[in-house]
Amino acid sequence: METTKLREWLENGGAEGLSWLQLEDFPDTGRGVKTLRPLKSGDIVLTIPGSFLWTVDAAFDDPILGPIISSVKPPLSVEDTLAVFLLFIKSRIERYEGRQAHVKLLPTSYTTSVCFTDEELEICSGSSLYHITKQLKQQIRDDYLQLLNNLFSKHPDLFPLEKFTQNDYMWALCAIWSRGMDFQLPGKQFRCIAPFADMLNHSPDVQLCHTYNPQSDSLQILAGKDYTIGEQVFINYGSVPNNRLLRLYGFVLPNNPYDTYDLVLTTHPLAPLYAQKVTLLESAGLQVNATFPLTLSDPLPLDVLRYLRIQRLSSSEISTVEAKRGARNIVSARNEAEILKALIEACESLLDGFSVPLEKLEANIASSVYQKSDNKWAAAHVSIGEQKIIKMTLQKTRELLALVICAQCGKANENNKRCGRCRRVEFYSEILLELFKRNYN
Ligand SMILES: C[S@@+](CC[C@H](N)C(=O)[O-])C[C@H]1O[C@@H](n2cnc3c(N)ncnc32)[C@H](O)[C@@H]1O
Repeated sequence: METTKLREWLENGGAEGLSWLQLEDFPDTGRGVKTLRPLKSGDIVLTIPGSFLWTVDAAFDDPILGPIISSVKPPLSVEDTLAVFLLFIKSRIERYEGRQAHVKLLPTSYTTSVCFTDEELEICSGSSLYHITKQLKQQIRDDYLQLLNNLFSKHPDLFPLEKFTQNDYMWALCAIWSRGMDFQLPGKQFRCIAPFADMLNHSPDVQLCHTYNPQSDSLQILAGKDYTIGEQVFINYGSVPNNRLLRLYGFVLPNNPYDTYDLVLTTHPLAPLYAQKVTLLESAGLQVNATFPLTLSDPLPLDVLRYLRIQRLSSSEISTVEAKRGARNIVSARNEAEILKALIEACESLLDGFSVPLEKLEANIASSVYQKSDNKWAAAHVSIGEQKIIKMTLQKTRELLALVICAQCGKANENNKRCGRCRRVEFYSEILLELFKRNYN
């Protein structure tokens, strides 16, 4: 019923491609779109004219809502404008039939991490998702209160409070996070939700295939691969790690190759030689408060080592670091041993911070303690992804440390061959030396 209304509204306004597409429930992804004709990669599958998109401009152009939201001080954020727009249309009794048909087709509940119970979220305690979700929940409470004070309570006729509760606001945010598309055009950047195109699920196996065409002011979906009749059509939401997938979209992909752990490094302003170190960091292209994505393919990025080398320079070493090269190579064995030991300690403490260790999570998944597709299962996959990366970082750091300290007496070694202190042990095997060259040149 609502699907027919939505189709008619879109087709009457110039949308193309809908007659070959059908909404259907699929076992792994839930509701999605299937094609009723074969498609070749690159074919135009769907065209939605710009006037149908949910955008900030459309909200401001609305004759009833526009004048009210444009007078709010401080101005609403993009997300809040879209959230208010969605809830406003949802609450209307008359007019807006087309947009209302779309809103009625939106999911009534979400599985994004802010919707998790404390018990579900606890499964991934220690992960970056856990901390961000806790912050987000607080942010949602704060932002809702601000909307209540600055907008909803001032216009109760337009925003009846029973339809603009904190839960309604969270529902709207989840709709925007999980269905919004971002486009960057010359001189213009915008976020939109595109009716019907927002029914397309994600597959990492198709090319990026959603675009906005500024000439025709329309959103287009192209086929990201060849399809046969009856297949589900996908778009690609991007190279998104599981912690982000669960936060924004409410699902995870097991063994996601894009998983990351964001390592945050900072230096205290009271640290010795702080000003000189900040200058060196900046000339090395690094910020003093920096986030480094650790990934499965690069668990120990060179920039992490560069940052730490500069952070731990002694007063006699600081003049030896060339600003331009920015500590690309070892500064001294002492410095190197110190940064690697610090990183090992940091990784060990990060791993200790996960409430459920990797092995236990894997066992719980294997024995179906966490059922596929429930929130605990998804949280477990996020935690597993992050813990695997940190373990790889730890392993790699330990291997590097073995190259700079003497296995016999533990002293940092300057000549790579024989320990300067005990003079007895030749401790670099050929394999380690090879690894050393690969990582340090
Ligand atoms: C843009 S909407 C797609 C349509 C959505 N399935 C619906 O019924 O409205 C994005 C949402 O679809 C679901 N989804 C998309 N791709 C998925 C996938 N590969 N696996 C599981 N769920 C997926 C998630 O719930 C996500 O938040």
